[in-house]
Amino acid sequence: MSTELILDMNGLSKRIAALGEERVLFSGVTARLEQPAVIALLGLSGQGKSTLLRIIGLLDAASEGSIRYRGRKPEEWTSQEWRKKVCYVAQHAVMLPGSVEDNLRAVSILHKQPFDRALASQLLRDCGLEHLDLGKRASDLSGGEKQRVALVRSLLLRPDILLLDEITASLDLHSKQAVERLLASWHRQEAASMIWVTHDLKQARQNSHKVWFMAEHTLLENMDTELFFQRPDSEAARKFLQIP
Ligand SMILES: Nc1ncnc2c1ncn2[C@@H]1O[C@H](COP(=O)(O)OP(=O)(O)OP(=O)(O)O)[C@@H](O)[C@H]1O
Repeated sequence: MSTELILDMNGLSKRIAALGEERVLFSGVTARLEQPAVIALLGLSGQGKSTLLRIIGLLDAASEGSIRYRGRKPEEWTSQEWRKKVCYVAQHAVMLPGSVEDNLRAVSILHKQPFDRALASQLLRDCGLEHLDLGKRASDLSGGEKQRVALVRSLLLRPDILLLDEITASLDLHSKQAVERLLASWHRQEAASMIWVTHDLKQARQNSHKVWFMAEHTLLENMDTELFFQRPDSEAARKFLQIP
């Protein structure tokens, strides 16, 4: 399969203020994303995985370093264009006022593209929300329903890169598997790439081609998924995977 470089990160760092002092959350994060690929972004809590995703999605700013999507820096895009193509899906989905359908339509309105109702219904069915009434108030949905509606809302944009931040964290097993199947077929059909933060190692192993592992305040490992799970390079990764 031919691949194409779509995202290029060079020397990204993030400094944060903690207890009145500045500290480095991570630095020297350099990696490239070839399309189409699914990356599992792994690491212990607090390593900055969500922050890195948010930087890639232009929802947070790096302290240093550069990032390019299709060879162009953020300044060479409007942020709306970038966010349409490189789309962040949060763990705690934010619903807009109004119905489920209003929420799904919102992206079409924002990006001035027709609303594909048939696709929206299909995607909702595929992620286990076949029972959901599109007229239901979005604020009345459960956490897991909101997560999936937010995912569908992002898929309707047909982004090149999906930044998935623990999006199955509040789902039961059945719904989680439905979402995994949906994303696998979406990846195949749309050639969409994904950077997927998860604490579910089985999910990461089954659904990704590569692992980016964050530890020691940087992107410590970047390798094929099976190799990472069998023979990671670093002591930190062996400890993380509980490999003796
Ligand atoms: N702008 C900021 N200012 C202050 N602290 C921040 C900022 N951004 C992130 N942090 C802190 O940095 C740490 C890492 O956050 P982040 O959510 O990115 O880590 P994570 O690896 O995704 O963790 P988890 O796996 O628990 O979700 C957290 O303690 C968070 O509060």
